[in-house]
Amino acid sequence: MFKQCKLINIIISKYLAVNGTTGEGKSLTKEERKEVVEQWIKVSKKRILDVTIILTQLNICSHNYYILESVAKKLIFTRFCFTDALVHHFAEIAKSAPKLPFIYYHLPIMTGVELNMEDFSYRAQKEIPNFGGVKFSSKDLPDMIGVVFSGVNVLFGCDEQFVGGIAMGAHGGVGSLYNFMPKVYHKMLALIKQGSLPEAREEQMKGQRLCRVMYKYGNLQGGNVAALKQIMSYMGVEMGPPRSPMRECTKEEKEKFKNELKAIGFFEWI
Ligand SMILES: CC(=O)N[C@H](C=O)[C@@H](O)[C@H](O)[C@H](O)CO
Ligand SMILES: CC(=O)C(=O)O
Repeated sequence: MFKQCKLINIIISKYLAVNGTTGEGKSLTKEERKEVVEQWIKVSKKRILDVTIILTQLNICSHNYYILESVAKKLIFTRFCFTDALVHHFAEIAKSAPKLPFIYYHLPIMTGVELNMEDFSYRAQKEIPNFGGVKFSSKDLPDMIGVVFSGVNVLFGCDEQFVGGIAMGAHGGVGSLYNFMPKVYHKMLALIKQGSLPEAREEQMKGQRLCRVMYKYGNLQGGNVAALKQIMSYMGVEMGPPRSPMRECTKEEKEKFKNELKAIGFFEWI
C-alpha cells in the first residue's frame, strides 16, 4: 500500500478514493474494509490531502467511516426505480455524517439504477443538506450536463471519455486508470483547459488504447479489476490476487499482456 501511495503521489495525485469498484470494496468483509481505510489514512499522511471512502457502489462519503458503516446495515439489495426512493434512502444515510459532503455514486453499469441524475440532483439539494454532488460513471453526457447546471460538483468516472466529460462541464474525475497513468490524465485536463483540443485527444487516445488491451485481458480474467491489478504489478506494485469470480493471469497471459502494453507504448507514457 505504501508503494502504491508513493507511486500515485509521485505522479501528483492529491486525493484518494478507497474501497470502490477498483478496490473490490464489495468483495471485502466489513473488517477488511475498515483495515483498508485505516491503513490508507496511515500511509497517506502528508502525501494525500483527503481520503474519500466509497461505502457502496451507490454512495461516497469522506472520512466518517465508522458512523457510515453502521448505517450501511440499512442498505438493501434493490434496484431503485423512483427518484423519490433514492433521495429518501440516501437522505437517511447522509444524515449520519452531516458535516461531510455526501456524494452519490452514479454507476448504472454496476447498480442497474438508470434514473435521471439532473432530477435527482435538484431533489437531493432540497432534501439532503450535505449533498455535495455526483460521481458520474455513466456515458450519458446530456444527463451529466444537467447535473452540472443544477449547481453541484460532478466528478466524472468514464476514463475513456474524459475529454467529453470535462468539455461538458465535469469538475474533475475519479477513475481506475489514474492508479497507473495519472500523468496522462493530468496533462489531458491541462490541455482541455488551455483549449488545445487536438493534443488533448492524443492523450485521450492513449486511454483508449490502454482500455482496449485491459478489456481484452479483463474478459479473460472475469473482470477489469483483475486486469488493472496485473497492470499495477508491471509497475512494481503487487496488489495480490483478485477475488472470485475473477482470476489472476496465467504465466503466459502475463507475458502477452505486458507485450501488448509495450506495443501500444504504455511504458513510455507513465
Ligand atoms: C466500472 C468502473 O470501475 N468504473 C471506473 C470508475 O468509475 C472507471 O475508472 C473505469 O474503470 C474506466 O473508465 C475504464 O472502463
Ligand atoms: C474508480 C472508482 O471510482 C472506483 O473504483 O469505484
